[in-house]
Amino acid sequence: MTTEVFVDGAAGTTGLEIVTRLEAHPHFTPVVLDEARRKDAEARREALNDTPFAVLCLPDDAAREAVELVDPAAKTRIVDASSAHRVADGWTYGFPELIGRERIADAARVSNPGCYPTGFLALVAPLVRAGLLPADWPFTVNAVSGYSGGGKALIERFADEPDIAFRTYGLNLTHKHLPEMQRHAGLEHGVLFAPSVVPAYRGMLVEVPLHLGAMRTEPSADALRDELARFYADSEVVEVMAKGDPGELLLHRDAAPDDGMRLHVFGNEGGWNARLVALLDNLGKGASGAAIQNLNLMAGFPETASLQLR
Ligand SMILES: NC(=O)C1=CN([C@@H]2O[C@H](COP(=O)(O)OP(=O)(O)OC[C@H]3O[C@@H](n4cnc5c(N)ncnc54)[C@H](OP(=O)(O)O)[C@@H]3O)[C@@H](O)[C@H]2O)C=CC1
Ligand SMILES: CC(=O)N[C@@H](CCC(=O)OP(=O)(O)O)C(=O)O
Repeated sequence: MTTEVFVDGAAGTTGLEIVTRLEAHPHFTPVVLDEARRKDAEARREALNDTPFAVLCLPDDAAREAVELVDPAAKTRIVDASSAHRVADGWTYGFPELIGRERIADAARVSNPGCYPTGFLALVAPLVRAGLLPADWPFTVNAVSGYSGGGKALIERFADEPDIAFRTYGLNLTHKHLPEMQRHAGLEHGVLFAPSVVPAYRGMLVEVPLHLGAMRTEPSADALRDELARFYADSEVVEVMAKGDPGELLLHRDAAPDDGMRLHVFGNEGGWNARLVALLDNLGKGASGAAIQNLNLMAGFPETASLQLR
């Protein structure tokens, strides 16, 4: 017998990828509403209350509405892929490597991390915790995403405007991911976030450039890499790459789905500068893969069951 998971928003970009992973899962079965009923509040209420697990792959307002549709007496456990509950009381932040697998296993409400914050937090949170990076440092995050990161609307736009070669945005310096990055990295100040999009469907590069020599902690790039390697030693999902200069890091236009994440630390000769870089799939560890990893932990299944790891 398998365990049912209601996928609310299954026709969307993240929802479709979650359904694919659940269909291939040995212990879960996806429950999906047909086209005529997928936005019908009563049909959704029924599914949300009658299945042991639900994943919300919806815009923030619809995700909040879905939570309200759940009867407080119902036993449904929820993973929310939206940004509605990432710094909300009563929700567990669904980043098992940072928060602890036991806390996810015990949680009734899990908020999946955002795609960009997944890269940023993977790099910075363990190093702040270890005291190697100061919590009051003014961090900058430069990031590049595939256009599926903007869901159906951005996918359509990149299809309609094939001449777009690069798009930077967030130019008003307010982005929905800022509170999440600050809170879960334990920072005293908000980060300066510069996101952008390239004409690749999926994939993401998140970079944190650092002036190590200007920090009172004066960490070396090697010390940062060693700490990350120690921190993720037991992870099958996050890999810390060995010291070395690959010359370049690439995103590919037609990359295959990937639920893993690779972390790099590059440092210059004098030790003053470092570039921390996370490579991930916005639809993998950045969304759908993370949702499956959390569901696995919540249901007591092997953490990486049905994940697409290279
Ligand atoms: N794309 C990504 O890389 C990532 C996305 N996320 C998050 O996942 C969530 C979904 O994003 P994404 O899949 O990209 O977005 P999409 O726009 O591709 O999909 C959203 C889906 O939700 C449906 N929907 C909207 N309102 C309702 C409603 N009231 N009831 C039922 N269904 C509804 C939409 O319907 P319709 O098809 O009719 O528009 C659509 O199918 C967002 O909150 C986003 O922040 C998180 C991490 C990464
Ligand atoms: C390229 C692009 O538009 N990306 C989205 C972030 C992805 C998203 O909407 O989802 P999460 O917040 O759940 O990660 C944005 O910048 O708003």
